[in-house]
Amino acid sequence: MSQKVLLNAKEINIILHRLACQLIENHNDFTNTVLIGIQPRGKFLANRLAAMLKDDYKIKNVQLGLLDITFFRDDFRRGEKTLEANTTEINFLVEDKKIVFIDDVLYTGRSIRSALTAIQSFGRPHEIELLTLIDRRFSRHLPIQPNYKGRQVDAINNERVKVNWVENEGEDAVYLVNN
Ligand SMILES: O=c1cc[nH]c(=O)[nH]1
Repeated sequence: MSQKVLLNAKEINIILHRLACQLIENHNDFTNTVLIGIQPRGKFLANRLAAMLKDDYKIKNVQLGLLDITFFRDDFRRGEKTLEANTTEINFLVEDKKIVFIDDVLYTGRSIRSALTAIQSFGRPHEIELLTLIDRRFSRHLPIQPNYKGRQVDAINNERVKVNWVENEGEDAVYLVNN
């Protein structure tokens, strides 16, 4: 196995500030907007962006939820392992709101398709956007594209993009891993 650094901590920090500013440009004071991190890996990016919007850009109304998609995946019956669900925490109404889904890597698009199904049980949002740190181009199985992206990456099928966060892995970094 070999791995190459795609983004270091400084580059990630710059990208997070850009993404936060792009969100503010489109969502102003976030009165009608909610952020939803897609479990499990989207929660780290979602927490970071929500904290940055509050602390660095003084947005008071940032509402952040977490959405588990485990049993909404189209392949959930295929695996041999018992699946473990993550937490869903949405303590606000999504009816008529603008939702921004947040995930770390956009690959086939199947996780986002599952998230679109899962969110239906919470109401009918006005619109849903997608923000991703890494957009793996040319890997999509579904017609799903991000509205906001940190970095576009061309990776081939036996390569994997690995996103590490200080809170979980002890460092902020993105690697391209070749198995
Ligand atoms: O390369 C990939 C694809 C999906 N999810 C990841 O975390 N990395």
